[in-house]
Amino acid sequence: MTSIDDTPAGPALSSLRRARDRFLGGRPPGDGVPEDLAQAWRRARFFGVPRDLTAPPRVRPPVDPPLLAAARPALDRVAPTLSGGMGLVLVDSRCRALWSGGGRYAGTSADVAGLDLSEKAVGHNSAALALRTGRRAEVHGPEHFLDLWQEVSAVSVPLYEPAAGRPAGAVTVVAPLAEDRTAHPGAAIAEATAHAVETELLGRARPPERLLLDAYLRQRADGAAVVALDGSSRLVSPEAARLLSHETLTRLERRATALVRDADTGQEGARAGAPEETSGPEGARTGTPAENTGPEGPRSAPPEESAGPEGAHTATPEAIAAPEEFAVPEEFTVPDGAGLTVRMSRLTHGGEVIGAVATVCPAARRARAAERHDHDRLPGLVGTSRPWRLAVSGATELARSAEPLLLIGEAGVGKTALARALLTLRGSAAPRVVDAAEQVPGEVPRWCHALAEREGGGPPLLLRHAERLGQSDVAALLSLLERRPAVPLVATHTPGAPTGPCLSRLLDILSARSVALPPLSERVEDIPALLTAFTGHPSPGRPPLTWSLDARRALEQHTWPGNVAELAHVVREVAERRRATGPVRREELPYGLRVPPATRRLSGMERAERTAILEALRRHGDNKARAAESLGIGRATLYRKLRAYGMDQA
Ligand SMILES: Nc1ncnc2c1ncn2[C@@H]1O[C@H](COP(=O)(O)OP(=O)(O)OP(=O)(O)O)[C@@H](O)[C@H]1O
Repeated sequence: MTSIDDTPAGPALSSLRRARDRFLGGRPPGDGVPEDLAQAWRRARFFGVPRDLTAPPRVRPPVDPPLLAAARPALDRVAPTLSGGMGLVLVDSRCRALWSGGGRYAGTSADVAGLDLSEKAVGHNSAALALRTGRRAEVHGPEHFLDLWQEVSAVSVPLYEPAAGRPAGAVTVVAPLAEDRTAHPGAAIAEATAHAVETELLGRARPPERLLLDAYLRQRADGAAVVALDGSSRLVSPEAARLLSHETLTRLERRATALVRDADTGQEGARAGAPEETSGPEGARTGTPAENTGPEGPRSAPPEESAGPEGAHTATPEAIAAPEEFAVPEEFTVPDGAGLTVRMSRLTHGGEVIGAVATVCPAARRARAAERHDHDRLPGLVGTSRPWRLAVSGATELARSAEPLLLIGEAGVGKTALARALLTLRGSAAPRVVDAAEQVPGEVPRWCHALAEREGGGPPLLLRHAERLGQSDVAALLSLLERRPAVPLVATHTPGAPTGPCLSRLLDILSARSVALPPLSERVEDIPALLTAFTGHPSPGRPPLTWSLDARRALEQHTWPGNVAELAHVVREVAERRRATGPVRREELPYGLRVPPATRRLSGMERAERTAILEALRRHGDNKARAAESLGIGRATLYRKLRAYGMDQA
């Protein structure tokens, strides 16, 4: 949850209504619309959300979600106290509705369970926004994309898992729309409910055995043949027992033991051998603990069929030192198993590996998965998280035709890198790269002119930082697109700055072929692979960098305002500075990264102050005197504040 007190300021509802009508009528929404909102509408259009949905689409609801069990007491307590038609809704981290109660604006739980409230399904809404930004979010009437929600205001507060600090879902209070667009009347209720739910989640943080059982049951609910193991317990579904030999099960168990043990110690343990070729009829299995506590068997190189990305399964030294890479499931063939494969994923809790879950897939499914995987991979790019794969596959699909493409995202998310990779994949000549931020007079119009004159052939144009284009540049691009709508142009755009009418028009034209890239904070599971990519080529004479579990955890907890570019910078800085050997320790990270998250609840003001201090320390290379000076406070005050926020130990 969050306690940011940002009363929505913005255009009047009547002008937003007109802007929305213009936008839905195919025209630019106009000047007064905040860029974030215009972007959200464009994304909804890009996702093909029909504005006139009568209800959000339904997806399969999770079976007995632990979040709902934890939230239920608080929700049941709060819902009957709501007045003025207000309603309460709970969504999970994928924005699936789990529960609803209260007034007419919420509907009943039976109606809403499984409704998909993600942006892709229903466009802009407060729950999706809160989950995306990790902060309290309000969305009022016409800001919604759907006609359905034009008369409601909603405020959502994200919920965080107590141990891992990841988003677990969001609590939303829905109310009738107030024409004067004041702060949402349910904001305090949403905050208080979220606080109660998080407290309950903390109280329920369960022992690893329970988590293993939950993971097993979840997979079984999806109909999989599944084995869950943690080195001392083994849960085998009847389907898996039919398909796998005793020997295969034992080898899977060894692997799980190795994952838990290596992650526990954070040591540079060699990888355990992947399950090896086994065959023979598969007898019934029981859930006995395996004979697996002895030393590891001989460690073999992983099988060629490993489907891990970025060479994660080749036995390079840094790969060996990074068990976190197994966020990507390992995949093994079961020889003589009629083409069966086993996919094994680590089960983590609070950043710790507590076991592994293996599912058995038929060969055909595996082939499809491999095909999909290829589609998601691009030369030189790392990432297998769902948000990254979705963005990459969307962009790859669009890049099949040599028409303009717009890549949108925060600074440093990898827009330029993706643009280059897509052009390579397309077989284009190396692009002309023009950076609007460099503001070289006449450069953009010159290239536009060259492209307009050239029918086919020649290099494409990679235009970076479209948000920095001057008026004459935009005019040149608009006229180019008018003359050659299918011109080979890839542009990158970082939303945030106000956009004038001309640029808005350009972005509107390109928005039909645009893809939004996720910030790094939404794909922290890619950090281990990115670390490997960035440290894979150390300077001559130096061993490759490896990272202790504690350091990796600190990196995963950071908010990464500068995204992948910031991560690359941190890796470079650590590599240049360090004299020590062995895995990089948390204490070697820049100050802003190594401080643990706040241990007590901070007010909005305190949180802002803490962030400002961290940012100042980061900017000044951890030099406290310079950081204090840049903040306009004395050194003693800075030390006092560091103590007050529990940051003095870092
Ligand atoms: N998925 C990725 N795999 C490997 N490296 C990446 C990935 N994404 C980004 N990078 C690296 O991170 C750095 C920043 O990426 P890039 O310049 O593409 O970001 P950007 O979104 O275009 O940034 P900006 O908005 O500041 O122009 C580059 O060094 C790039 O090679």
